[in-house]
Amino acid sequence: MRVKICGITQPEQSIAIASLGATALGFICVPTSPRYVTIEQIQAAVAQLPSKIDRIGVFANTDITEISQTVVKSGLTGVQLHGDESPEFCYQLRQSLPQVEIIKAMRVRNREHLQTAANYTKFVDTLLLDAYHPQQLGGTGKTLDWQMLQEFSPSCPWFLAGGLTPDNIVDALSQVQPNGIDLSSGVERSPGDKDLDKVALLFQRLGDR
Ligand SMILES: O=C(O)c1ccccc1N[C@@H]1O[C@H](COP(=O)(O)O)[C@@H](O)[C@H]1O
Repeated sequence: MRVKICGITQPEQSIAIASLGATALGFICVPTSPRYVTIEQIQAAVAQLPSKIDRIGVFANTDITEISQTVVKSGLTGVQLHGDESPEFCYQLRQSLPQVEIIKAMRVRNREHLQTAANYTKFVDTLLLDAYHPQQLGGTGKTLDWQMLQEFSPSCPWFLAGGLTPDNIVDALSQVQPNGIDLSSGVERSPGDKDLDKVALLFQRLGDR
């Protein structure tokens, strides 16, 4: 299973988290986030990473030119769209960045909203389900109703996100079977400062999954 640890700000933590077993690291390119990193910070954080580790930039309602420039300058391998981007926007982004993984995050409000995920599957590589929060875009620590996701079976791979921690991950994965998981605040000491003990505990609890 893919395991993405998001909201990395420090190069040493980037290497350590990859060594512990993460398959992808996420970098927040949303200026209003306390986990925001500049292109220079991303360059420093990915410089020593093994090439097999995916480097995902998280954007929200950013224009295609800015996303493309950030991807090229930072050496990102994927883009996570965490705002209100339309399927048409995802299609246009794919034309600009054909080699880059496009992940569309859905901040799921309810069962009906979940059904709109189907509108994206033709235009993205991967979906990501996060919990809805009225004031914040992401990194909220809020969990989804996992039971509501039991029937979720899109025609593309998907990540489960939203308030996952080493303490609830086994329970979450006993209810849903995503292709990957994404954690941020659940493995932190404070926004952007990851707790390596919590990351190690996460991989211990995941075992051979
Ligand atoms: O982490 C942020 O600050 C952030 C800001 C803007 C958009 C997305 C953000 N993070 C994403 O939020 C989810 C869930 O985070 P958490 O585990 O509940 O803390 C994750 O996909 C992050 O990529």
